[in-house]
Amino acid sequence: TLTRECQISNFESTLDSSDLSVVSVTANGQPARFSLGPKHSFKGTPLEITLPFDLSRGQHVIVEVTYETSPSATALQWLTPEQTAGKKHPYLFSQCQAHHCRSMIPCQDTPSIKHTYYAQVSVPKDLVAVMSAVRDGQEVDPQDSGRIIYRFRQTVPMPSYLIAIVAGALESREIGPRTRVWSEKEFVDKAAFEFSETEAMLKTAEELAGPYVWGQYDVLVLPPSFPYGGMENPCLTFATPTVLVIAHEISHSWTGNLVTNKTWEHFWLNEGHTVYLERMIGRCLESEQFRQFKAIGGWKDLQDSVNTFGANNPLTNLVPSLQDVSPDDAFSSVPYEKGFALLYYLEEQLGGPEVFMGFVKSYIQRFAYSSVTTEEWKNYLFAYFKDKVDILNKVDWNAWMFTPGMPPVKPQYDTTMADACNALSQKWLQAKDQDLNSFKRSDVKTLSSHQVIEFLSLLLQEDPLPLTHVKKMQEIYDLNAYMNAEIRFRWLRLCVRSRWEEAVPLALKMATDQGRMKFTRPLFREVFNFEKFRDEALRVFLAHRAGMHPVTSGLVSKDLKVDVSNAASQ
Ligand SMILES: CC/C=C\C/C=C\C[C@@H](O)/C=C/C=C/C=C\[C@@H](O)CCCC(=O)O
Ligand SMILES: [Zn+2]
Repeated sequence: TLTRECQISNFESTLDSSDLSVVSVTANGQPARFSLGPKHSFKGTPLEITLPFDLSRGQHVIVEVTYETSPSATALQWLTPEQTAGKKHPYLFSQCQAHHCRSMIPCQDTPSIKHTYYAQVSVPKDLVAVMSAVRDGQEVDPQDSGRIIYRFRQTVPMPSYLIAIVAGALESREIGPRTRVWSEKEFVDKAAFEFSETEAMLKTAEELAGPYVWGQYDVLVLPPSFPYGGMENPCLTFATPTVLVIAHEISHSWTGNLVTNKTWEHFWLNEGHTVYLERMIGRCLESEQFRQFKAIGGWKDLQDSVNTFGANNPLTNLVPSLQDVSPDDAFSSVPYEKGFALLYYLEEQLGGPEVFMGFVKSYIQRFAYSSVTTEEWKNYLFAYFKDKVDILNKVDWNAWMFTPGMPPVKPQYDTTMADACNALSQKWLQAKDQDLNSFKRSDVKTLSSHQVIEFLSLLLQEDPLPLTHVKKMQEIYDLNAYMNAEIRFRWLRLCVRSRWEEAVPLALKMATDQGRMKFTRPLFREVFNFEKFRDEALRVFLAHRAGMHPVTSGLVSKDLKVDVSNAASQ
């Protein structure tokens, strides 16, 4: 049972729901009539509640809904003990963005509405529950001494997509004055080491963007089936084991969580500003050259998404129409990297990083605790730069925001850190078979892991390398031995594209050992496009589907054109 306090302007109220079994509804303790409307393909079912009394303007009502979630709730993945590191206890985690909260809680599931929350979660005593809120104590469940109740308080208004819950055999370590890392005990020390820079990043972000208002900043490392690299749940960032840096999630504490896109069509406001802030943190903690290098990589990720969707696909607009499109189907690097490219372009036009960061900080202060549209953002930009309106009027806003494909302007980024990657990739692209002995192990050993990623990304933008070349690359560089997920993912894609049969099982293993969609979807697609192994890609997917996250399995099904009628037989 979850109790929510909400404002209702009439004696009827409609909440979003998806696959919920509603048992009863009360209003101020009195039974209320309710009905479930027609089911939409991805929006779920409206829960219509009629209050048993008339309301006066401004009156508050406590509505209590008693319900059960479905085993197939799209927000939730229920892991068996065998699917965990410890193998002894089950594990539950949620992922609500964009519109899945309604499968966990009946609510106004839109980023345009913000609320606080208080929750009490009862779990078996071997498990620990955590939520996207500040922990507010625990006690033995008075109704069952084999269970513990954990309490949580979120006092900062936030949208429904940021409600998050995990229950599992969790442990934690303190790594800073406001930070603990949480995970199964098998990973907790590694996580504490990997995220040891969190406080330094938080302080840098505060200097750039203003005070951190959420109190605690904990990090939870999830099992590998979590579908995203990270999720910016307030007070408790979720991260997959494949993520090493959380500057992006930290930045969301301001852009996304404090200033929120009003609808998912304005998602670039969340992600473009977050990538901008993330790279400003990189600039402060590393260098301006590092920021420029990351921007070069981001441009390639954008090109990759535009290629995947097609350059005329309206979903590659910075501000797309999502009428009848599920946000999960629309998701790509576009809002992240076209959004960043626009902000960087404006930075260049308007006076450089310090000047433009001044605008971003002011935008955050102006719109904190609210939800915004692109038009509101643009109006504020024009107001802030009122002395530079002539420059802003020269920006091709229509091309940037409402036209598919790559942006109208390609920023000229500093190539100092990328030069070595460009040179090495060109050498491989131009090499004839007789040149292959000129490559040496030191070619990559002298590159940072960021540069190896960039080197492989450059090769992935070109026609496939001859099979002789990738085999030689493995012989000299031994890229099969790299466990950095960003490197391994690009390397295995490159091998499969060059039709190296031995890489197929490695690619499918990576696609199923972890479930981050950024890796799993392209790896499955790559093998599926290798005609000889199409059936193998399907076979492996079908064999693993039941244990995958529901959103991941749904999207891979679409990618591999698996008949949905098969889905029922999993
Ligand atoms: C243009 C509108 C597109 C999408 C609307 C919003 C949300 C899409 C939904 O599918 C959820 C996205 C959740 C993302 C969570 C974290 C990401 O920042 C991770 C990025 C990918 C990765 O690194 O794994
Ligand atoms: Zn993000």
